[in-house]
Amino acid sequence: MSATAQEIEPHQLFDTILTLDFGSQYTHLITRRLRELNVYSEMLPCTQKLADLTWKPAGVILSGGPYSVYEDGAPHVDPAYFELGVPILGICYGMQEIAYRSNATNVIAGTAREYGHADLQAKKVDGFVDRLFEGLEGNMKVWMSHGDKLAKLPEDFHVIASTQNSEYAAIAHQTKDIYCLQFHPEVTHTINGVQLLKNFAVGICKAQQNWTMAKFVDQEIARIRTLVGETGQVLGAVSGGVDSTVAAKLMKEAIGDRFHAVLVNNGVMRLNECEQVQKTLTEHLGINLIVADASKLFLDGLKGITDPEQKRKFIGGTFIDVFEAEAKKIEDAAANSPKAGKINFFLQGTLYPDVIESISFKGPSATIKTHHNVGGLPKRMTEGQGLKLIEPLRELFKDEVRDLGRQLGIAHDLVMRHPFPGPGIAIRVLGEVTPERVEMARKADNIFISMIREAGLYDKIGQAFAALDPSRAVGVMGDKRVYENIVLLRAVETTDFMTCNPFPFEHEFLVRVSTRIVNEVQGVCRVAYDYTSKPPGTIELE
Ligand SMILES: Nc1ncnc2c1ncn2[C@@H]1O[C@H](COP(=O)(O)OP(=O)(O)OP(=O)(O)O)[C@@H](O)[C@H]1O
Ligand SMILES: O=c1[nH]c(=O)c2[nH+]cn([C@@H]3O[C@H](COP(=O)(O)O)[C@@H](O)[C@H]3O)c2[nH]1
Ligand SMILES: NC(=O)CC[C@H](N)C(=O)O
Ligand SMILES: [Mg+2]
Repeated sequence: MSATAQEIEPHQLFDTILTLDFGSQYTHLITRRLRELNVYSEMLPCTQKLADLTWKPAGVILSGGPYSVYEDGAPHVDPAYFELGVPILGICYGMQEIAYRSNATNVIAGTAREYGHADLQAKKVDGFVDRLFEGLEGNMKVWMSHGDKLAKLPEDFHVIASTQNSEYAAIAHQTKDIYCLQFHPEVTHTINGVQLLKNFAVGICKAQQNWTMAKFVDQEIARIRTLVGETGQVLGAVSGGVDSTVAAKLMKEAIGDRFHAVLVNNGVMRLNECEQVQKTLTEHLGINLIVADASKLFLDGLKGITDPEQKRKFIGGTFIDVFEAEAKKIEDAAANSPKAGKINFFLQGTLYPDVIESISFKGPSATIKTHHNVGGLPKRMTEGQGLKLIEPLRELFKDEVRDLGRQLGIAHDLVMRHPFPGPGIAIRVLGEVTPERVEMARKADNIFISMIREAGLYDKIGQAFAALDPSRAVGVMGDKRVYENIVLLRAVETTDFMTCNPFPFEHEFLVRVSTRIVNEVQGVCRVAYDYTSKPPGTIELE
């Protein structure tokens, strides 16, 4: 089969609920909640024209958004969706959009903003609770976030729930499958919000709850085989992190040893990491991992760089140089053998949050930091050499990737690994990176993480590490004055890495970690714990 063969995508195989994003902070949660119900869902910008959609959704959800439907420049949905014959659910802005389409005078600015909890009462219409509220009769706590409101009930709609402040908290069309909610069922503050989404997706849209990782594996392996063809070769950047390990395992299952996994030793990896990752991937996953030792190249190049963004850019660029050189080496080594051939694909572990970020109606957010990503699209690789990208995880959230890893038989420890950034310890040494500083951060990190593991806390923490602040402090050790570096410990609780809270260690535990680090890591005389949440902090220090 040729590499241009038609790709089959999840929305062609699973009943899919399409969420059109009007810029709400919560839109991605709608997608998440549906997937948690095993209903496949995708999110597209609200500007998506139905005519350009290559698949038919089982239902459409219009999300909330920061605009007012009646203001100039406010986004509006393509009216064609209302002729598609599938159920539609409008949430907050989405509700107001549906009412506004019916009559522009239906939506007005409210006199009071309504933000927070409200008590909702579902109403019986003709003695029946509407299908959207099936099983949710009676009172229900919901979460509101709006300033505009419906001035009157749109024609042919009836009220199916209200609150003290919002007479039209939920409305439904009398004859068509069109439903509207003024509150947000996707946030956890709305008790039973998930049941409402289930009633819509499963009860009303009749979507099958068959989105499982087991199905995804078979389907994705078939898709990769079709895409790569019978002779295609794939190069994969594999760090030993969850995403690239899962992607690599999937690739290995799909095309065997036509997949070449490369780990770059950039000189700023954790203690014994390269050896361990190589051993684990070879022994447990049968993946033949090439370790490209470029530590000198990276450490030499980092000399004199103090600016965090400069570090990230240098590392990102150097990663690409090393991958290009490795691809060439693999091709040359196989020349004149039965395995000879060009490497024509590049594997990347892009996740759905990255995709959402780039397609969101709001557009990409402000650059806080340049993620090194090997996927920061190496244009010379993907265009110059004609390498085609393969991103098997691009529809998945991190916890789905972990689930997929389990399905593929990847060991618990690998699946649950905390993320480790591509620029590694280089962005965990504040200011200039020197081999001595890397060594101190590395040793301190190893002590911290192993003590976390021994205490049984590893899986409770989203991410933890030790960083080095080379501005020095005075101390007294063995009756002698010392003037040495400071170690900063960071551990956070997070589900999506977009926000986080400091992990609440017990005081005694931190004291023990501190004592061991000062005793065992030469050059360090102080240890501090970082209590900053995100925002305003970020997880990494640079
Ligand atoms: N040292 C490395 N050698 C090879 N590839 C790397 C290295 N570091 C990062 N990468 C590549 O960069 C990608 C992005 O890194 P990222 O840390 O986001 O993902 P990951 O390492 O696979 O998983 P995790 O987020 O759990 O650490 C990886 O998927 C991998 O393709
Ligand atoms: O592969 C990566 N390359 C990078 O350049 C990079 N910078 C941050 N991170 C990881 O992203 C998550 C959020 O980090 P921040 O709060 O520091 O932005 C955390 O999990 C960070 O470890 C990176 N991962
Ligand atoms: N959360 C929302 O969708 C808000 C919609 C609209 N901007 C309002 O304030 O009413
Ligand atoms: Mg990583």
